[in-house]
Amino acid sequence: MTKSVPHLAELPLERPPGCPFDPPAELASLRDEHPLVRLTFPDGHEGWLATGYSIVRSIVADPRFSARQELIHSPLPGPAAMVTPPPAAPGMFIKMDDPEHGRYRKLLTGKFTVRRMRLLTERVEQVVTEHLDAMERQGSPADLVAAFAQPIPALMICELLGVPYADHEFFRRNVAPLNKPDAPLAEQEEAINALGEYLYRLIVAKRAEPTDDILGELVTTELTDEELTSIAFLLLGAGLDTTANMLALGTFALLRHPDQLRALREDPESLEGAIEELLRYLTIAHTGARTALEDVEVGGQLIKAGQAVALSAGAANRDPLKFPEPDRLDLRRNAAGHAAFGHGVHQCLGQQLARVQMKVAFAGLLARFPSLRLAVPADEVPLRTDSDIYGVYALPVAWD
Ligand code: HEM
Repeated sequence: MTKSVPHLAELPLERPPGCPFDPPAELASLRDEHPLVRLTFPDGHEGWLATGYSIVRSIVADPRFSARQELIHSPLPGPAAMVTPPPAAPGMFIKMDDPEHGRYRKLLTGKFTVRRMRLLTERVEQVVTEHLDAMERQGSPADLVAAFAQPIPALMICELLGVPYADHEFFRRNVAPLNKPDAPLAEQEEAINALGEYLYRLIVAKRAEPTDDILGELVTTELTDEELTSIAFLLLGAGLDTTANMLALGTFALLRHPDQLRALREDPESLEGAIEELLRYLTIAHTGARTALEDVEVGGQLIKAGQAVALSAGAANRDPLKFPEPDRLDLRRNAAGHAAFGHGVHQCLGQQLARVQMKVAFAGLLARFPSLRLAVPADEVPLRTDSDIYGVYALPVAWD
């Protein structure tokens, strides 16, 4: 039954030169021949790497695989594998299995529904307009990350949760090392402690005086201060860096595909579908992991109890068995079913929030600056190759 498959000594992370939007070429060639291969993890653990769309999806949908923090071996190099949740907190529900995970998720699902997020549209429009106004006032050229992509999702998640936006520099500084697998462990721990303490104090204050926001609503539930600190930590961390990178990397991709951009400008109604295709094509949360709780046969291979599987969502979203001509950005294709928000019980809780923000932000940006272009050669755009959320650190843009 188990046929012999390649064994990688490390996870390929290097993207093809000159193709900042493509996953590492080695992943693509592996996927087409061997969608599940052996992989030695940076901590020496002998596990697996899944790159095929249907295998990645089946593993994350299978309760015989665990997302539990203490079982996970990180496929990414550096200390990120060892990062623990805030002190005294019970851990984050993204790293828990059901039924424990489901208990937290149930308390939050109603706060992130399509309906609730659509109600936010007007406020997102206001925030986007203010940032476009400021960008225009400051004049061309500008860094789209600092002026637009980064602050808009930060402001929105702060308002939703009820976290003072005035402190956003503090969050940004402390969330940054947590997404960088290579950041020194001491720096990561310091950031976790600082954020944990800050959020714990905020929760205690909200309990004394409840506010009209998500954390303010949650203090009235059965959740303890420690549980709420963990939830706030996860939501803030997930809300700050993800949509921001989709906005910046998405704009970069559009500017590098002028025909696609032109067609999108001519048909603004196609924006919703275009965003799904950008999510698929760019897959900024590129690699996750799960651990087998028992022996499981997958794709003709036996994954043994205790073995971890690295999951390349980036490779899965370029699987030709699911998406014809997968390496082509085609804003008109039906990209539904992509794995950019994950799949199964941990599928992204914030996806509707992210979609509303992307829709309003891309629409506003394209309408405001019809002549938007890169202000530097494409190969000078600094890429987030050292982060587990891919994107760009800056995007210098110009307009007339
Ligand atoms: C374009 C932007 C985003 C992308 C690409 C993204 C991607 C993902 C992915 C791939 C997962 C699944 C992780 C796994 O299975 O291990 C996930 C989970 C999650 N995301 Fe997002 N995300 C985005 C925006 C957001 C935002 C704005 C929030 C803010 C609320 C958020 C909150 C969460 C939470 C709480 C989970 C854990 C869900 C659970 O474990 O049940 N995400 N996200």
